Amino acid sequence: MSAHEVVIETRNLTKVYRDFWGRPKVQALKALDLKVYRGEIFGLLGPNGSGKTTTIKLLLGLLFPTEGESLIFGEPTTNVAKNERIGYLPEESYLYKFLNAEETLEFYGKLFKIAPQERRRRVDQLIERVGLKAARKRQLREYSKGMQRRIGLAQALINDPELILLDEPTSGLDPIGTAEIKDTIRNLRAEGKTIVLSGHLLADMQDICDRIAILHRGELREIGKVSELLTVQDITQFKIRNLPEEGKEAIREVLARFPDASLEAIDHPTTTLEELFLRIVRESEARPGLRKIGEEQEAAAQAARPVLAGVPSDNGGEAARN
Ligand SMILES: Nc1ncnc2c1ncn2[C@@H]1O[C@H](COP(=O)(O)OP(=O)(O)OP(=O)(O)O)[C@@H](O)[C@H]1O
Repeated sequence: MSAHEVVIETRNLTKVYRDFWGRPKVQALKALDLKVYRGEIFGLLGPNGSGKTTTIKLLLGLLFPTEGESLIFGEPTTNVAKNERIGYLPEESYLYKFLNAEETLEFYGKLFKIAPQERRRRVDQLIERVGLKAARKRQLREYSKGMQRRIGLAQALINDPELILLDEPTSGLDPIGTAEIKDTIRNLRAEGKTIVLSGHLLADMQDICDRIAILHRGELREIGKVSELLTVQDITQFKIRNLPEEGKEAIREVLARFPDASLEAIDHPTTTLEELFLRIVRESEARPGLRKIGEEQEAAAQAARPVLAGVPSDNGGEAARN
């Protein structure tokens, strides 16, 4: 198996949904040409209704194309035998509400004719992997949205697939659940699997995808490596620790020698809200109780105190610290 082995290929893939009388109603996908390679995480991005789910369903052979073709493992997608090597998490999982997690995975394991001993091993491993150990005996009707997403993912992995198609895998998940699912997806890539996922949460897609395709109204508008697509080529950024004021002045003097160069900003890097949120929640889980105020925040609170002096607070002046 070569790293550049093509796992998915679509050529001029087109889908027109028709109405009850067979008249064209919606052109959901227009002449899509793309290739997905073994071992990559490939993201299908686009606003609502841009054709992501339609593409995934065409790849699975659940829909027939109006024009063009798609191949998976070199076979036409209409050949259902290839589905044994594919895992699929639909946008909404239709699982049996009266089965618990264990029974659900057992059921799907039997559908794939996995031998009993191996089946039990996979069920245990997957329940652990998606973080449902404590809820393994609870019926799915009691599951929250996020838990349903997790069991859906476990079900998609029961046949140990080489290619995994995930339609909005993080929808309904909180930031912790999202981070866990993203880790699971990265681990699957490390095991050599190919993953195609759809979504419109840009920060999540940016985090995990190696390459993305952006669809809009059924048309491919952009495709490429995330790292390349997000690099702003005409901006050069320096990150310098402990630069004194004179240093900044010296940089400005050097820049003055290049009339075409304009200084856009001298500032401090930012983190994302997601990173901040995850760090705070994880720190709080590791050290339950009152969050210890950081030194800088303490200093900021001290500095703010004269301004707050005279403002009555209902806890004896502690308000500024919390
Ligand atoms: N069965 C259907 N019959 C008619 N039109 C459909 C059908 N399924 C999807 N469409 C239309 O095809 C277009 C693409 O839909 P699709 O579900 O592929 O988009 P999507 O990118 O997955 O959207 P979302 O982000 O909302 O899940 C939309 O205009 C949608 O209304």
